[in-house]
Amino acid sequence: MIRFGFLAGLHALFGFSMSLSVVVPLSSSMTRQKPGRSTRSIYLSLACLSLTLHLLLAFFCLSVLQTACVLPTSSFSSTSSSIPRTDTQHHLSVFHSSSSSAASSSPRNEAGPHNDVHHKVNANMFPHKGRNSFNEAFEREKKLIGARKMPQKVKGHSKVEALFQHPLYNLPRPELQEEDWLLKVKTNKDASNAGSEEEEWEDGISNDSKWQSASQEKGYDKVAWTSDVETHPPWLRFHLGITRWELFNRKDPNLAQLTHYLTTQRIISVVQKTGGTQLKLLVSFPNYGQALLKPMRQSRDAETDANLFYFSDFERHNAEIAAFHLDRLLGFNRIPPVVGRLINVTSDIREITSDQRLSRTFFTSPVGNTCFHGQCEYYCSIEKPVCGQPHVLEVSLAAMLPDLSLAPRRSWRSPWRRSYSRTKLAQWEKDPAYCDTVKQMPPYNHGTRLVDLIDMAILDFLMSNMDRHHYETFEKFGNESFLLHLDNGRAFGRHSRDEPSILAPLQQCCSIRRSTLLRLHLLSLPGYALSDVMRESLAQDPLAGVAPLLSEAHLHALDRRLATVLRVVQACQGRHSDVIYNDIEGHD
Ligand SMILES: Nc1ncnc2c1ncn2[C@@H]1O[C@H](COP(=O)(O)OP(=O)(O)OP(=O)(O)O)[C@@H](O)[C@H]1O
Ligand SMILES: [Mn+2]
Repeated sequence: MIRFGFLAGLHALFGFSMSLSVVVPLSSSMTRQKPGRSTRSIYLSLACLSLTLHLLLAFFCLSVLQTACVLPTSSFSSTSSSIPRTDTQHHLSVFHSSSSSAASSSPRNEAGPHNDVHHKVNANMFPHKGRNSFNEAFEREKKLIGARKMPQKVKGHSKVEALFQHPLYNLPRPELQEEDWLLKVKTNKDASNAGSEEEEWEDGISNDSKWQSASQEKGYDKVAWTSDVETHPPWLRFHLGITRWELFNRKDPNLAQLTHYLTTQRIISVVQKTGGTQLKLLVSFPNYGQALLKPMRQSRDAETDANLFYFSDFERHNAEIAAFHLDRLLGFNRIPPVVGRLINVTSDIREITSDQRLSRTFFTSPVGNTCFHGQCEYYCSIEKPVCGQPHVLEVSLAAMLPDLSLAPRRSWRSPWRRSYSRTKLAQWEKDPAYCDTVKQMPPYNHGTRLVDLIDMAILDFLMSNMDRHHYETFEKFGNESFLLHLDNGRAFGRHSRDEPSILAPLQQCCSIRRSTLLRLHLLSLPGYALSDVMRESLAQDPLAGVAPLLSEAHLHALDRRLATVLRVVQACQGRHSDVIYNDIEGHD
């Protein structure tokens, strides 16, 4: 009996249905063996047996059910690293509310409210772990946003993608003629001529060891480029893609390669860049690419001191980065690509620079950080050092434009240039009819130059850049070309204040490109909100993993300023009939 019950109990352990199938044949065979008087006692024992079995079954079921409840919890707590991860997903679904539907399809998000309580509690217990894994997940999310092959749902919710798919960002351009490209790749014939000249030149000098190139010793790659674009490094493809109308084609896959290149290439040489007033460095990469480096000099969120004049404010590395993104989102493509990067001031600058003016200024600060200040007009002194932590420094790297010897540029003084004096006012500040004078002057009396300047003023107003004293154009294209929006380091200094005087060209001339106005209208709609597309676009920068490139206050200021621009245009339209410069005639 005990043995039977024990066996049945064992069977019960293997499952309810199995135990039943065993019990039934056993009980029937017993009935056949002991008929007559003993039947009652057999029935009684069978009833006891059945009761025991049911008790065993009930015990088993209870233990199974309890295990089912306990197991997930125990596995949850045994892998504590998974706790903050769930928290991360929670953060992400808030941050990227648009991607929540995609995220919820992942099994991790299927943990119900019970787990929700768990991860909230545990996230507070592991704040650092949670933050790290938030960054990891944020990185993953960034890749999703940046990658071409995005899951359909995420793709569908990307406001930047939606913006760039809009017809206003895909307007047909006049077909490019040969003279509309800034640079020309030599034809095979040119190349072979030049090649034989080079060979002769090299033959002539190869016997003299003093003429050996030093560049390879310094880490430059041996050049093996041909006229085939495939062999060109990203910086060269960028140069070869510059046209009369824009610095780059937004859809060119080389853009992503160029930013990756700027972020990852080894720095093999650094010198101080001359020109301008503040410290900036010219860095070189192994395959002859170069970038303009601006270091982080103050915390990203530090607002410009209200007592500083626009011309004595620090330059900001994040302003250079954000300006590139803003210009691209406005559909201009007039700023060379800029990326953020973390460098090592010791190994990437101090140990490799051959520039004495720079290397002489290195020192170790009292707290052990490696610092330098370089030599320039503003903020190049020991009182205002650039410091690593202890070696790591955030910088912006702008792709360099083609060398001036290949593509000379013309610098134009802005008619709305500020006086750069503490006491004097500029002419445009005193004369309300100033634009009438400008409109008479070449090159503003012809073509698109005036509306191009107004585009630039709108960009500057949005990012509060008061430092646009000059602008440049490529000499090759004469007056029919876009304006380069270089030097944006003094933008994004203040979010709490707008500077209406930056809009003076628009306010005084009451003229605007139709394509620009329509894009501004688009960016004022919730589905494409300027702050949202900027936030999303800036999240693709490598430094976004350290901290957002622009604070929410700056992003909010963009929307506020955009509304101001639209109000100014509206006011103009109330007074004038010729406000819109229709540059998209025939594309309606
Ligand atoms: N990406 C670039 N490629 C090539 N040249 C550049 C690039 N960016 C800027 N420059 C050149 O370097 C010069 C100095 O750069 P920038 O204007 O940024 O310096 P700055 O110190 O801020 O100048 P400023 O004090 O006049 O405002 C510019 O006038 C421009 O001609
Ligand atoms: Mn500047």
